[in-house]
Amino acid sequence: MAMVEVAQLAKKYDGGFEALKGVDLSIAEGEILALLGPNGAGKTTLISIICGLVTPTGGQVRVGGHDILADYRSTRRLIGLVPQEINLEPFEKVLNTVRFSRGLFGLKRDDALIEDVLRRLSLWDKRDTPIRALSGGMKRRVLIAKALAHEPKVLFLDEPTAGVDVELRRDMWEIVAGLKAQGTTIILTTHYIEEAEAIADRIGVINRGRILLVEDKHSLMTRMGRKELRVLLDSPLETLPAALEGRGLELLDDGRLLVHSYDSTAERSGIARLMADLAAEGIAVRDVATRQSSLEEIFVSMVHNEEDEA
Ligand SMILES: Nc1ncnc2c1ncn2[C@@H]1O[C@H](COP(=O)(O)OP(=O)(O)OP(=O)(O)O)[C@@H](O)[C@H]1O
Repeated sequence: MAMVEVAQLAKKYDGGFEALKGVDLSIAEGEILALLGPNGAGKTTLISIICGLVTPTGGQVRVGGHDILADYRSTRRLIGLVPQEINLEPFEKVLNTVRFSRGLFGLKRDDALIEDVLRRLSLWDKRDTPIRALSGGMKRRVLIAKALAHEPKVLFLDEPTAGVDVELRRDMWEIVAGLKAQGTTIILTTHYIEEAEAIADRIGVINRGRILLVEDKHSLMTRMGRKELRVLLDSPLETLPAALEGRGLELLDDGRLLVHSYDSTAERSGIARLMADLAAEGIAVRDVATRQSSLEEIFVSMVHNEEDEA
């Protein structure tokens, strides 16, 4: 079942700026979707609309099968939001902060549940610490704990690891994986492609208010990802021998490096033929290596292509 369904969603801000221009998106129960996009692409606007913080100017959103405008209360209860900004009460203690969040949804106090949430986020030992005495990373954990206090089915994380150190980023990824294992549907926005690569099931790319694609992470990487065979030659070539021309080979590094790009999903990579031809031409090879383009390269080229077209 689709947990979140977004259809033709549009947002024009008061000044006339169109932040979303007809976004369609369907997110299955229990999946992790990473939304990638440059600054100003519309990621926060999209999340804010689904969470009921910003009113759309067109289209429809359903969460758990309910319309977010007609059925605001019941959909809002299904959603947890971890905002980009740290917006915590500095003098409040951790435990009270998280308990209070549950109360906001009109739910009965549940100490066992709050304890479980705090333990999962390694915050239990800090339960009596006032927020202002926590490190930035711990504050981010409190934001997640707050978002989980009313047992949401869908969790939105708006740039959860912006500006946090590598260690905490990895902790965060583990926390997200743990939530997924418990069946939570997760949508996160990120600027860190490595993050999407590490934890997402599907990747969505958004730019200038439009979704450019949504695709399974692995299939995206194999489909868009070119592979290269890099052949280091014993002695440099001035030009390509005639026998090797016309198949897109590149000669780099003053003729020392021969680069053969191929589609890793194609039946024939052309590698065997290339090696045979090199041998036949008497060209000695010192070393070979392959490299796969990363999600980052795919993303950058996709956004650039779009800008060129515009
Ligand atoms: N309240 C507002 N009024 C007018 N324009 C707005 C408002 N909020 C956002 N915008 C504009 O809408 C566009 C999309 O903003 P949004 O915050 O959704 O982008 P984003 O993808 O989350 O960016 P970032 O990665 O920088 O957080 C931006 O150009 C922004 O300036």
